[in-house]
Amino acid sequence: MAPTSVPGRPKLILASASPRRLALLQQAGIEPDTLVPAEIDETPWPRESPRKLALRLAREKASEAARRIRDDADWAGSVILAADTVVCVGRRILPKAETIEEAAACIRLLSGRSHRVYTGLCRVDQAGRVSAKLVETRVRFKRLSKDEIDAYLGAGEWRGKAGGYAIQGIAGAFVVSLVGSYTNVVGLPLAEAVGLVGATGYPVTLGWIAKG
Ligand SMILES: Cc1cn([C@H]2C[C@H](O)[C@@H](COP(=O)(O)OP(=O)(O)OP(=O)(O)O)O2)c(=O)[nH]c1=O
Repeated sequence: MAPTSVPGRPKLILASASPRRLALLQQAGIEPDTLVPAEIDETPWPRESPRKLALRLAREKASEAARRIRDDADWAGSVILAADTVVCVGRRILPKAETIEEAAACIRLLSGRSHRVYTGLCRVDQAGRVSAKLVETRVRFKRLSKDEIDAYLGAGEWRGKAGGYAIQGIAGAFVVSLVGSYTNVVGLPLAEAVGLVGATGYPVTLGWIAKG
């Protein structure tokens, strides 16, 4: 897709297929010029920590998007933003649930205890300089009954979600405490993402002003 350039600001590429990440950016008044989802292998390395994994995958998504636009003059000098969200209990990294069995194992593990959610953010600026940031949130779920777990699994909201749940849906009712950024858990910590994009000279306040 050819960019509709806005004079005086760089073009912004969101390296993501996640509708939630797009919606969060839009919520902050930032409208990416295009989406370039980066298909990468997200398998953790042996003994890789959750923090390192989230940062590494965010960097890989950003550099894969940069590689894909490299030969397209329309997108030269664009700012790229990528993110990766990892859910863990201690050092144990939970999968992005693709089957009901995986989701069930995640939800049973999370029931009645605290876990951490890390999102790695990576931004490539107009000059190709890479900057990354890690954001951490601690979340505690109430103890879930078998009926609650079965109902949650039946609802299907876990599909494709790190840790087998989506805080922005039914699982919001499981949360008894949250320390840190809520938007980080949904997949894009907004204060930090807006900061990274704004540091490139991208006018991050214009959307808010325009909305009145
Ligand atoms: C914990 C949690 C995760 N998630 C989602 C955010 C991410 O989309 C997903 C984690 O997988 P990611 O690999 O971070 O992202 P993705 O594959 O969905 O999208 P892309 O790589 O194209 O940007 O889990 C929620 O939506 N709500 C939650 O509460």
